[in-house]
Amino acid sequence: MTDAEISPFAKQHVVVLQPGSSPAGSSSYVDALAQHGMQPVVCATMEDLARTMQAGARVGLLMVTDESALDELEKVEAAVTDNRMSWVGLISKDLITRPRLRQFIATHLFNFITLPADPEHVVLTLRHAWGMAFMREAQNTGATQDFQDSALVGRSAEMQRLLAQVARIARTDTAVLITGASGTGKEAAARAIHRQSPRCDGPFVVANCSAEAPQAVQEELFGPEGRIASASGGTLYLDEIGDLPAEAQAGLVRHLQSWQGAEGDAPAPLRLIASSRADLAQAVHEGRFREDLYYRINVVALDMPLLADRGQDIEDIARHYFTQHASVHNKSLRGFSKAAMNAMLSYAWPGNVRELVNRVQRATVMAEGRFIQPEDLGFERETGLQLMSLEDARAAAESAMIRRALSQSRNQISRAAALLGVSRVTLYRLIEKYNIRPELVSGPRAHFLNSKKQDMEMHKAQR
Ligand SMILES: Nc1ncnc2c1ncn2[C@@H]1O[C@H](COP(=O)(O)OP(=O)(O)OP(=O)(O)O)[C@@H](O)[C@H]1O
Repeated sequence: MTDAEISPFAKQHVVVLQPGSSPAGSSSYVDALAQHGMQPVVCATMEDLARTMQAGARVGLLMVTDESALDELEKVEAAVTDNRMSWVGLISKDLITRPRLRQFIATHLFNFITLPADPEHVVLTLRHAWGMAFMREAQNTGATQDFQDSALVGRSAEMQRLLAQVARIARTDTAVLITGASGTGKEAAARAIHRQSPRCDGPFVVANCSAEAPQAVQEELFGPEGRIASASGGTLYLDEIGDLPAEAQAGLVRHLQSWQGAEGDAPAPLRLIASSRADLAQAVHEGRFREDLYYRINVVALDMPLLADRGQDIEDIARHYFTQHASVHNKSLRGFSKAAMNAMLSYAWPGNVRELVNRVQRATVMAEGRFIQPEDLGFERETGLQLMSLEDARAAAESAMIRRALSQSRNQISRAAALLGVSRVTLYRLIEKYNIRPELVSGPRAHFLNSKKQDMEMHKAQR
């Protein structure tokens, strides 16, 4: 983002607020700011302040010069919690020891200077505050743009590849199968495809295939007011299609056939996107899922990567949801502490993006200081440094590394074993020891099962 993209108003202007006193009291500092090329905007009331902030102001000078200002603190508190502003306090030396004021300073101010103050020092601090507001704005704007384009935030190579695939798929009208572990963003990807497709003005309808009673599924899907009827002109998202009861599988095949066999190449009434956590090829192999349906829905496949394998995305997604939730729940929050960010980066995220979103949301409600701490996110303080026996520490590290290698090699045992510097047989033994379930690691489970079978046979033959 360039300077020009921040409101020109914000660039030079400094809001000056002196609660409890007449605005004239701030005149000597107001003159000093003007002499240094800044444009002070003195706000006599909270309404003035709200209007000035609305116009794009990003930096404020808050003058607390006498007792009467302390009586106004509550009102000021309500007014200064806009996350986009950085405030510098000019505080009377006599008042600085007051606990209520100290708490206010710690929570809401970028910095403070005690009176009497050197005007040059004040100007320099305001320039720093402006720089900080600019950084925050640049960061938030970047994340928001990504969100508006696709609802999928993340700058990792995996996410960029996925976004390119989404854009390509959106231009076609083919069926799509999205696979991946729980909470990785399958539905978010389906919505992004819909939003970027020519059907974007039509409805996006979600149907959950894992309902208990087969009859209920039949009605919910195929009834006159069922999901298929209501998705007409738009996109139907079949969540967990692997759970679709046999009868409904047959019904869906009939619908797909009738659309594809329609006279005069009429376009299908809707686009179908299905998702599955389980490996559908395996379900076909075991006779639990119809092969003809599998081929009809799997025209294009998208595989969602695990969150733990995309460190950069953890940071982007966390900041993105922080911006959304903090502006509603806790406007004085400034961001994540370093310890909180480190805790997030070293966590395994079994619930993927959904878990991250939930933890950030909860932290913005729970946090009391200006920065989110590990415990606000539900992590122990100093994650990774908790005291445990060396044996447990070794086991935790080994198991985490094996998961990562399996995920990176997409469950190809020989590649994972090479990455870890162990033999394949040792790797199988460790997988069993730590009870690692390959379906919870991204990548086709079939790879794992096939190579395990082959390897075990070879191993037996060698003995
Ligand atoms: N890359 C992303 N950027 C921003 N938000 C994301 C991203 N991926 C997922 N989310 C959010 O995470 C939450 C879970 O995503 P979603 O429901 O799409 O996952 P899913 O794979 O369909 O989950 P499940 O398998 O449990 O149905 C949603 O709030 C979604 O908006």
